Amino acid sequence: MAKEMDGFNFEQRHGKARVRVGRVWRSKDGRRHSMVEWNVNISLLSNCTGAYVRDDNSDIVATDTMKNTVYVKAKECSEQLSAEEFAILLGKHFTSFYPQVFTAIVKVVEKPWERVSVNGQAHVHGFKLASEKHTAEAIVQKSGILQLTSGIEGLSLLKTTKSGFEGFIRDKYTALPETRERMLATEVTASWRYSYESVSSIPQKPLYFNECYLNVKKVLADTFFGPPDGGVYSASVQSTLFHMAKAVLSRFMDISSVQLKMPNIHFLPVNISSKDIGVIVKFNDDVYLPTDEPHGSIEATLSRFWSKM
Ligand SMILES: O=c1[nH]c(=O)c2[nH]c(=O)[nH]c2[nH]1
Repeated sequence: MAKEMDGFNFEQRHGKARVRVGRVWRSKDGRRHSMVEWNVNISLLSNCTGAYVRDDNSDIVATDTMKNTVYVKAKECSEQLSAEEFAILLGKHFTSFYPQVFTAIVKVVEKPWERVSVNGQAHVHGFKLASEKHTAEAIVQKSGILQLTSGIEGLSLLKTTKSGFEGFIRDKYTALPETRERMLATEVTASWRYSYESVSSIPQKPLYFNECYLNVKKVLADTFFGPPDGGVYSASVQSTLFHMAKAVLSRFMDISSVQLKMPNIHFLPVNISSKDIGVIVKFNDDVYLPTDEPHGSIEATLSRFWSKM
């Protein structure tokens, strides 16, 4: 909230960034363990302008206290919970415990530790790191109003065919040939807003948001690839992105909008020829030069009409 100060507009917030916490839960007999590793970012909107303009820190929640709160709350959670639930729990704490705090923005990034299988059997306490991360952000108001967003960071997807790009603008600077046969590779960053509008209206089913996360990830990947036996043709990254976003909104009625960022990560055709021998390597949709940069940058947000995102 902007405040008028000495004839200026003033906005401030403070918080603690990158608080890392690991939490292990043990079954009653102690044998089966579950675990999470979270990176928590807290930002509080509060009435503490005195600290900025009058050297008065009496309304400041110390960022060190915020950090400690993450560990205390993690300890107090006796059952495994989702990143979303932990973000909401922290947001509720900061907005209800401190009269000065009117909004808490809590972001949690979960490292993808997955239970390992040994000889086809789920291990009781062994985990390995996968690649894409689960993100959650809760914006909690003192009144209990909630904005809840979840996401995926770093979901790398690639298909070796059924992708093309034709019919785009051609001008004197255009060198790219049209094609109906190319590699399509991307690293999806997704975020989706849930329609729950208050902390009291979120589903109470244990680990509900973890289930949603896995389901959304599956719908995104399945739509990108198409059926296993033949895939689906992609006319552009833009078209595939739109189909992926639409599939999410059609399947999950408690999601009101979805944002997808899908860089077009290029695999360049390799052709080599020499003056003496002539053609050494002729590209036949087989040998590529993988690249990181530059990459196409394609992003869009799809929302229901009544969405508040
Ligand atoms: O799917 C694509 N979308 C683009 O906008 C674009 N631009 C480009 O050079 N190649 C591609 N591919």
